[in-house]
Amino acid sequence: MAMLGKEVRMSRLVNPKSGRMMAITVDHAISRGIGPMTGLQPIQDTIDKIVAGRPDAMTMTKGIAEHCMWKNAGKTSILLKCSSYAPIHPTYDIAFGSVDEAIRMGADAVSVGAMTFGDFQAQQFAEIGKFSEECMAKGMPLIGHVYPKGEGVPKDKQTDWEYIAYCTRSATELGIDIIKTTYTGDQEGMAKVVRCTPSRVVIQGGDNCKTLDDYLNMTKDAMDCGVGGVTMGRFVWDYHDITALVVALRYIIHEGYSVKEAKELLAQLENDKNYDQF
Ligand SMILES: O=C(CO)COP(=O)(O)O
Repeated sequence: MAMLGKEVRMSRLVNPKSGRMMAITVDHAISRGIGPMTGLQPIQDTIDKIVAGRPDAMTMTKGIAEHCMWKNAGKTSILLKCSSYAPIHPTYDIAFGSVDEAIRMGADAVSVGAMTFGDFQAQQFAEIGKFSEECMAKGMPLIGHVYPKGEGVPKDKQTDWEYIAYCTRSATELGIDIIKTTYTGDQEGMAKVVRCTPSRVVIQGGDNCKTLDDYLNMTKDAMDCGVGGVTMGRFVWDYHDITALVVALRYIIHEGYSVKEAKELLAQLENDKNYDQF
């Protein structure tokens, strides 16, 4: 019976046409500080603009969900972020939410994080092991935000495929259903990551893309080499027309749009604001 619940929830997260998940995340303030996250300062307004672009799901903590999702109830799936690192401990995700809270809130997944190759990998993996046991028993998909950003990884190696593949593979071994990690920057490396990982791999937006073109190209390239979707944040809600960009990305991810087509759609939406047509 519990497994049916997981299947039902997963079916809401993964688009039946593309077989991919498009999620937008707004969980950054607690981990990175509120000052630099200007797009999240007006949190209700930002969430409303994201929802208007109709992503499959949104990642957020319980308190933000309780404050901001009443008016958006049922319009997008909630992925309840149940752990976070903090500006003062950037390599250690601590749990503060629970599977039962996610069930009570109508969430379609629980989401937890870990930084690998660091001083606190063991503690974070032990915590995730407990979440995965409970999620399995209660029919709740488990998402992991897993990055090779521990103390043991030099900054210039954080997108090497072996490090990324270790994140995705070990996350699968811990019982995670959907693993969000960094794009390697090349299709060959990312395809190797996907090949090592029986679970679904999705990419974050990250901070390697400086321009819109880079961002759309990265998204397209990732979809074309077997990545199973996205969970994107900063670039999207820092964009001057959040809803238009959510729609344009959705057309790359679910409708197979080229970057050129997506840019044309984006320009049209920025001009006429007729988001509901798409
Ligand atoms: O780091 C993240 C927070 O979960 C992921 O989102 P971005 O990298 O796209 O901001």
